[in-house]
Amino acid sequence: KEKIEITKEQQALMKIILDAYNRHQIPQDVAKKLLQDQYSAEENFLLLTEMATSQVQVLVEFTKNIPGFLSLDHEDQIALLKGSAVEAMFLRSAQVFSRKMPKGHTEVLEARIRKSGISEEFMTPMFNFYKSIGELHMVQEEQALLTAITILTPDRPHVKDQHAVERLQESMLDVLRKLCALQHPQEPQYFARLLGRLTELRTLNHYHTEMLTSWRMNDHKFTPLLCEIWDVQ
Ligand SMILES: O=C(NC1CCCCC1)[C@H](C1CCCCC1)n1c(-c2ccc(CO)cc2)nc2ccccc21
Repeated sequence: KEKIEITKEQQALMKIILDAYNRHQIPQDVAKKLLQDQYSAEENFLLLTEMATSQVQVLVEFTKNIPGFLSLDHEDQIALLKGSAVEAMFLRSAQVFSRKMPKGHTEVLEARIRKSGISEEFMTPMFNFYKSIGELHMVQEEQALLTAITILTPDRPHVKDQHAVERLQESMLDVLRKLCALQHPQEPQYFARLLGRLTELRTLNHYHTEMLTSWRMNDHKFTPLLCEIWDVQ
């Protein structure tokens, strides 16, 4: 049984990523709002654009704390943020959805999301993803590292120096692999399952623009930041 050991610098890296991840939480709690009241499709759409706008700002702050990120080519930094913003939003949404809640609250939250204005055809892939994330029972460190790994995906559109991004992502993957082995010793395939979620996340990327434009309302308004990041309007 080979001894898995997280080195001192890997521990420092994990602490930086976790602190950044916790420091940059979403200000209001969208789940609490959704559990409180039933909103119209228009109000839900507005809530989504507000939450997503603040999440992008939070994502930028988190990303700036990823060691090495600010040393990347500046245009590549933008390409990585733009390329991962939707996936980071769904990853965060999944974490919000699968958070431990009082009995019956998750069912109410799911019902509210199902009636929020999103077209029916996207419900299955979206909730399948949320539930598969929930089944992993990730610890905070794993969630933070998985978000950093998603951002540091070398093959995003317009990334010039893919090797520089690969090197950063690899060091995150190595820490996550060791962490999974230590946190889930009975589940040797746990790390592979985690990475499998990133593949599922990419499929949600393709649905996203259509989910927005098919939201049951006319005249979908977006913030300037979302127009930049989401390729809409
Ligand atoms: O606000 C939200 N998500 C935010 C985003 C930023 C990071 C925190 C979560 C929205 C809700 C907005 C209001 C109508 C109900 C969905 N949401 C979605 C979601 C996100 C995007 C789309 C289309 O692209 C469809 C659904 N999944 C959720 C799972 C749990 C709790 C909220 C969730």
